[in-house]
Amino acid sequence: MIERGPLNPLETSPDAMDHALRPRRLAEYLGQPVLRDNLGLYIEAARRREEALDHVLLFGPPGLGKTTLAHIIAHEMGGGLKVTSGPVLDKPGDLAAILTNLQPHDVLFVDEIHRLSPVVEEILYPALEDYELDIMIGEGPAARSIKISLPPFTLIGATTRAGLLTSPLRDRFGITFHLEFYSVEELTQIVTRSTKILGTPHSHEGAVEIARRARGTPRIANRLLRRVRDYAQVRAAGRIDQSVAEAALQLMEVDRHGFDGQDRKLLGAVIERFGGGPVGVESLAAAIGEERGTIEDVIEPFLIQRGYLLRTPRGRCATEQTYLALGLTPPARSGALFDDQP
Ligand SMILES: Nc1ncnc2c1ncn2[C@@H]1O[C@H](COP(=O)(O)OP(=O)(O)OP(=O)(O)O)[C@@H](O)[C@H]1O
Ligand SMILES: [Mg+2]
Repeated sequence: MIERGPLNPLETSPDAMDHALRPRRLAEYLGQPVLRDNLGLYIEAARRREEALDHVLLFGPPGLGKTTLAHIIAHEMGGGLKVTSGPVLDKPGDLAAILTNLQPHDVLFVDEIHRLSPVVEEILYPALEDYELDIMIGEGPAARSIKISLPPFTLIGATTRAGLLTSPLRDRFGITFHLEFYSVEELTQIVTRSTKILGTPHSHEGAVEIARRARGTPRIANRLLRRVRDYAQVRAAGRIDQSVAEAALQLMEVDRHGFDGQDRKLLGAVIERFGGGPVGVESLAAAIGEERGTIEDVIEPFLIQRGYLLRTPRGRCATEQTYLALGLTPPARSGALFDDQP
């Protein structure tokens, strides 16, 4: 079960504020410089040729801006956006209905595209390659296949890990981007942009404090900002400066490293129950009562990227940093523990 905490990037509150904070143009999309440069170029080229943008595959952990990018692409290409997801599209007829209703240059966004059923995926192949739909009408000896041509459209698929996709599907995307965790500087820009939209006075240091604890994730940064804003309004003079941000975040139990309850639980288990590792992901999942997928997709990518967890062929290991971050003394370096460290 996924814990509902302030840092959980899976928790989406579809309120008006989320909507207000979501960038609409590529120029407002902060961070991801390589992605932005390339995507800007591809969009410009497609626009000049008056073609639909090639199909785009986005992968990366939750809350890094995949859905936001789909909105931006549709907006920049001047097309409409249809949003659906892999698990929802379980019947071929559902997909056929969506595809035949698209207008030229529309964008179809399929979240969790790795969860499409094989029959639905089959229908998608010719649609992606030739803008054509092959469907069977009727049953038994009277059954016949008909071809329907589709308008030129762009499919945007989003998934947490590229490895989950079948290779025929992956091969049909002309553009693939891997979203990275954001740096503190980038998140500071995002927080600053959001405070302006919300009309909240703040100091630069206040924004940095929020950015530093946002687990490299814009969705978390915006969520923390809203809670810090509440705190500032009720317990301070309404302005977010560093001490207000610190006090508010402390109250929310978001620590200096941006760890939330799940992070602390996982790292604590690696150290206390498995002697610092290596421990297989299945054993770890059982120990902390979490699904393996949640560990792999939501919890550990950030910890691995920031060096708090190592993924080795023998399992997950704590690092010296992990001990220090949890206020523990790292074992002597001569032990086997740090053998796998690069
Ligand atoms: N590059 C960015 N610049 C500014 N704000 C951003 C950026 N990326 C994301 N955000 C903000 O973070 C929020 C979450 O982003 P989004 O919903 O696009 O994440 P996601 O990758 O689709 O997550 P999920 O995998 O959970 O669907 C958005 O509402 C937006 O306000
Ligand atoms: Mg999304």
